Amino acid sequence: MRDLHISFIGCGNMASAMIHGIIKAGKVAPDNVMASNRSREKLEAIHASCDIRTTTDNCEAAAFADVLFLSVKPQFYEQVICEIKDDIRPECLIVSIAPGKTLAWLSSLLGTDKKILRTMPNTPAMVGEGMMGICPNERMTEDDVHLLQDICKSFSRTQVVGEHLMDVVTAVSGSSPAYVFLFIEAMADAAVAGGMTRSQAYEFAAQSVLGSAKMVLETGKHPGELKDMVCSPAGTTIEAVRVLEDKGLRSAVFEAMMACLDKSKGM
Ligand SMILES: NC(=O)C1=CN([C@@H]2O[C@H](COP(=O)(O)OP(=O)(O)OC[C@H]3O[C@@H](n4cnc5c(N)ncnc54)[C@H](OP(=O)(O)O)[C@@H]3O)[C@@H](O)[C@H]2O)C=CC1
Ligand SMILES: O=C(O)[C@@H]1CCC=N1
Repeated sequence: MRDLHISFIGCGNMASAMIHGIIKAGKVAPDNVMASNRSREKLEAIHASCDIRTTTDNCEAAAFADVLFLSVKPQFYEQVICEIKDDIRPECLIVSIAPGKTLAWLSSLLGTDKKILRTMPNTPAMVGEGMMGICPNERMTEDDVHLLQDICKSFSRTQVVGEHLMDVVTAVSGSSPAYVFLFIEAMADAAVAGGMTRSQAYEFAAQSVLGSAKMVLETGKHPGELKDMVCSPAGTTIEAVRVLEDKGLRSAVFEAMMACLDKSKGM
């Protein structure tokens, strides 16, 4: 267990997923974690589940932190940074989780002397299966990056990427759980149409997505090869694949991700 103070400014979906992971993994004691939030309700919930410190004073959370996660929506970043910047400790590792906020933009507000990590997590962090792209500024040392990776390992895989790829990370992992949930929901709707109950349909659809994702990660085989292994000659699967190709599934995913990437760049 590390003797390190970790703060979160904004205690919504992403912060609460990360806090649960950190506490569950025993990375630091609950007393070493502080969350601040505009309203009290979410603070009461996180205090009840994780027993961490809470406050509605963002400056108190900033002053407490060796590692500071900025976990408000992007449109509140500037206001929050201006509010807390004089309370941030000089050696604090500041973690941005917002799309589109570049290291140059962050350090122009926080100060060029500050250690800043631009990241993009995703909500599967809630079940310890997140994927996170991370990009340190030049003030962060290798040890700082390893420390952050060790903390984030409690809820996510991490990979250091060049900043030019951070908007791609938003499209391929930050936002992509939403596309996958749509896909699962659509499969479940069809399964219900075929006679399954809702709960049965979600279990069959979601476990199939989970298992398929694991096959990609663990076999190292090309997704096309894995797809071919399911398609028997003159069988059932190739009929479904034919319809998906005809309806433009690949192109829809491609176009959706390019729209997501463009939006992230513009933020
Ligand atoms: N959700 C996702 O899938 C992902 C989100 N992100 C990024 O993570 C960040 C947080 O997103 P998410 O957790 O989904 O958003 P939420 O809306 O769930 O959480 C944001 C929290 O910030 C609080 N807040 C707003 N303004 C202030 C303020 N001035 N001071 C203190 N707290 C404030 C809100 O309080 P209140 O309760 O009063 O509304 C809310 O609880 C965003 O930048 C988002 O882009 C990144 C990757 C994935
Ligand atoms: O939709 C959004 O803007 C955020 C960033 C990635 C996921 N959710």
